[in-house]
Amino acid sequence: YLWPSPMLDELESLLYEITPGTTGIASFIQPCDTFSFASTGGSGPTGRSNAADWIRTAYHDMATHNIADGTGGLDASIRFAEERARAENVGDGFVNTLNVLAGFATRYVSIADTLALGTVMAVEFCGGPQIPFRGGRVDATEPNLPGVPEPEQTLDSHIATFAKQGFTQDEMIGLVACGHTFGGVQHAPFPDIVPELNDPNSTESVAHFDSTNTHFDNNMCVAVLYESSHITTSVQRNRVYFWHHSKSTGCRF
Ligand code: HEM
Repeated sequence: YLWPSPMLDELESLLYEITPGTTGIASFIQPCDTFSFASTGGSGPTGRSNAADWIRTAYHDMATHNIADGTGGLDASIRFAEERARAENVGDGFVNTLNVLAGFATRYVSIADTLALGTVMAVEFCGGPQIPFRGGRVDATEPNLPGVPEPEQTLDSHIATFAKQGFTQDEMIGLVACGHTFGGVQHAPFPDIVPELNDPNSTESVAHFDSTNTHFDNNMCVAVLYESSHITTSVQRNRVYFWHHSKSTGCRF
């Protein structure tokens, strides 16, 4: 650490100088079911949460990484409409995330760093572990090549995609299981997986991965093992078979 470092000072302030009731990053994920997307009302029991949107956004942004040639990665390329228009990036959670987090970027802090910071904070503040954080990511100047896994693809294809991103099979399972401890599948982008739920507690018809969808825990795995996940019981389970990846390898988290 070389003093002074305006970047580290700003990141440290965003991460640690949290005053209840202020407008810092934390205020958008505390309580953990906060959802503030203006275009969908953002209030009431929508079934969605900023925390889930932020975590999914960070993964979709980094999933373009190709470990072989060093391209892609967590570089905020998801902010380009061309990247978001791809089938692998269906849904409005990315715009929701950028609307909030990109606003914390400055001349010293990149948008990519705010995406990483938002994810670290969402996981930690909502029951998960403290994740070591480093700053200094550089924002992409153009969209990256595609690379996000999709639910219809085969297990072999997912293993290959995660390997391209630099992950082992164990890491893939850990990431999918831990990522999906938050949120769920929405009707709007996935009408053939999730029907209209007509649920007053999930007005955007989100079929949650487990019943504690704004809290980091292993209930998603428990739900899969006992087949009580909303997803596996109520929708076409063969199209969301990544749950079965976790099942076959024992949900190690
Ligand atoms: C084989 C890999 C994966 C597949 C096929 C997959 C697929 C999906 C699908 C179809 C959804 C529903 C999205 C929506 O309705 O808007 C979803 C949601 C989500 N995914 Fe994944 N995912 C994968 C890996 C991951 C990883 C590695 C993470 C994070 C580490 C992650 C985090 C999330 C989160 C947080 C949500 C909930 C979003 C929300 O409720 O707003 N996913 N995923």
